[in-house]
Amino acid sequence: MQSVRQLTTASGPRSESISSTNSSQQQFGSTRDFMEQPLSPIDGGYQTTPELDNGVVGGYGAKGQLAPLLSWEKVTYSVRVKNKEQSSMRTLLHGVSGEVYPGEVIGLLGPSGAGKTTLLNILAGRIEGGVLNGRVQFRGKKRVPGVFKRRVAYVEQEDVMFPMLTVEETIMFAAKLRLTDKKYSQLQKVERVANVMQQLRLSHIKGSKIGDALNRGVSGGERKRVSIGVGLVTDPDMIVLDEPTSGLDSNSAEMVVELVRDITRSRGIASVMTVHQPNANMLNCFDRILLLSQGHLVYFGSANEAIEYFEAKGFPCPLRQNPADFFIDLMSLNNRSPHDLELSRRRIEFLSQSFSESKQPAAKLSLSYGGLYEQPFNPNASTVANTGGIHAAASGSGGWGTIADETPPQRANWLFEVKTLAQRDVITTVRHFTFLSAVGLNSVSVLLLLGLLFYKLGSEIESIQNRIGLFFALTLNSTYGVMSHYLYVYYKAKDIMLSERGSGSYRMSTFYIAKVLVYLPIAVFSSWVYFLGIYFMAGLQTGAVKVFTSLSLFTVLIVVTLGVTLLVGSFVDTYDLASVISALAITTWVIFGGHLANAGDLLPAIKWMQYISPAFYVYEGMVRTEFTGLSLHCRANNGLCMAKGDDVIKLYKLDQFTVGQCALIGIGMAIAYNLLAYMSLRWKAKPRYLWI
Ligand SMILES: Nc1ncnc2c1ncn2[C@@H]1O[C@H](COP(=O)(O)OP(=O)(O)OP(=O)(O)O)[C@@H](O)[C@H]1O
Repeated sequence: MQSVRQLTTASGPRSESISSTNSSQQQFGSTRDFMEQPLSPIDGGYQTTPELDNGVVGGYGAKGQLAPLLSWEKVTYSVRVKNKEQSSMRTLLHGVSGEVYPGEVIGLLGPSGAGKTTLLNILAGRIEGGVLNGRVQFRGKKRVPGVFKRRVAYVEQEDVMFPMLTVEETIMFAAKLRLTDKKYSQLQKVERVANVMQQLRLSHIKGSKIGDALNRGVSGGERKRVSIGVGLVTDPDMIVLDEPTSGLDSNSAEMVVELVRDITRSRGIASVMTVHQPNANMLNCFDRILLLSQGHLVYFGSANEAIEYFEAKGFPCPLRQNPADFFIDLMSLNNRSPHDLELSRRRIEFLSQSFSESKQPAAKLSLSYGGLYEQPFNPNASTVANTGGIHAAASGSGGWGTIADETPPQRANWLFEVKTLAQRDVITTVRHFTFLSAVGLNSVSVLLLLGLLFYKLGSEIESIQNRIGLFFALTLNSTYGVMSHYLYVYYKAKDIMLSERGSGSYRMSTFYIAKVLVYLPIAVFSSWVYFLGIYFMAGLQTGAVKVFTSLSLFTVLIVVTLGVTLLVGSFVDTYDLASVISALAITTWVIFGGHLANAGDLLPAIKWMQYISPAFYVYEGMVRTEFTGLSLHCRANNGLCMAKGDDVIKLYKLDQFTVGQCALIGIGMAIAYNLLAYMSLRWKAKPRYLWI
């Protein structure tokens, strides 16, 4: 039996055996000394405890016995790849096994393309497509997706957050959305957020905005810590991080890894992270490393043992080389020449073969975490127990392995979710200066442009053309305006929603309703500003009923357009494609809207297009409202004379539906498009993760 403590001690049986080996091992000894810094102030907690049985995976029997939080056995993952003519299956992971214990930090290391992210995603329950085989168990049982995804915090490589929210607001909204009101009072949530910020050393910048490329915000390292805070605030059992150090300078990168290690230990949770090229200090933060090469497991155990292990296989770590670089070099294919490539291929094959044949260090891990950690994070132990928290399980029975309640954690109340999401949308929208100024500028410029162009139309015969032109311009402008403004902000919000949905933060229905509740008033009020302004500047019929009817029809058009915008935004994956499709949709509406071609003269084969164009109904309704009862002055020598507005309606064949029918059909379309948008959002954004 060999304990970790013994391995990291300069003296003792292992050291003696090392000192008695050859000179290259002496060099290795120097490198090892470099790595033998204490793991943490609480490192002394490691004890030489009875070794767990090799068959420990999934074993929760004995009191006080350490059991893995998550274990994975013979995980194999393949995807279909298409070459020029044929498609074939490519195996990205070849029977990888391992486990992670509470309080443990595991680093997934390997060269680029080794399969680290693939394995991480499988462990986090975030892998889509392909064929997945093997077994993954959470606390000794098959994972229940609804439970598991809320017990695991996944920190993506890209930090997807609202740039306009502050650090505190970002973590607070995560707490509000993911901690139910039934179990956590507002005060508890506030305390929890403060606690997380303190642990992640964010308290001093809690009022700073997250920021993005255009708006200066917190630094890269701080942003990463906020992402971790968003995950931690729900008190997960495990935190999974994909390249948390990428793009950070070495100080910030070290700080992130060290904080994850400290939090992992102080909370007794488990952490698994991929790190591209950790330096020696970061390597020291990992209790164990899992080395992958070409999808094969090459090593899984402590970093110190890895150096000895590879040396025993004939690959000593050169003096003063960063061990992590050495491991990655060992596992990389060397493409310099066909000969080198073949050699490196054979080396990797040999290493993976020998590891699978050896008694894997992973299987003889013998850590005891009893009394190792500081107090559990949540002072309310029973609360944690209810959420399946491992802390309470530990404090309750004296053993980490107690299986907690596996019922899915309760969701927040539906209305509370809508309110919270709408609140967040209001804050982000109000602070989105570019968006608001674009909306405002559009209203003012359309008002001035159309108001002056169609100023005081009068009742001469020429005013017919001007009135028709005005309604056309209004329809065109409002639809383009709504589409262009809201499509972009919707995509930005959707990106964040997709990331938050992976951890089951909130319902899709509440996300959609909140969006409509915030976008619609802005779209409607900003359109009313120019519609009413132009209406009176142009001198259209001023009776209260006329104004109200026209305004209502125009509002219906805004609602339909927003519905179509959200439909395109929900259905189409990329913004670029969506903007092309939405422009096409508006062009089609306009062409068949009854302005350009006489509504009655269309070919029967394409006339149906008119009936699916919301612009047609709104336009017909507005024209009918304006021209009904309108008296026009005919000049003496004018050949064409229509003294009554009703004749104009007939001439343009805009008498197919009554105003009421136009309004009702428009409302029906608004409801239909919004329902379709919601349904396609559900369908497209539904996670299709593979579970084993
Ligand atoms: N869905 C997929 N279809 C085809 N190939 C894939 C797919 N996903 C991953 N791969 C390939 O599988 C290999 C492993 O990818 P993965 O992203 O897991 O590697 P990695 O070790 O995380 O690399 P890096 O450090 O560069 O991010 C790569 O060669 C990648 O191109």
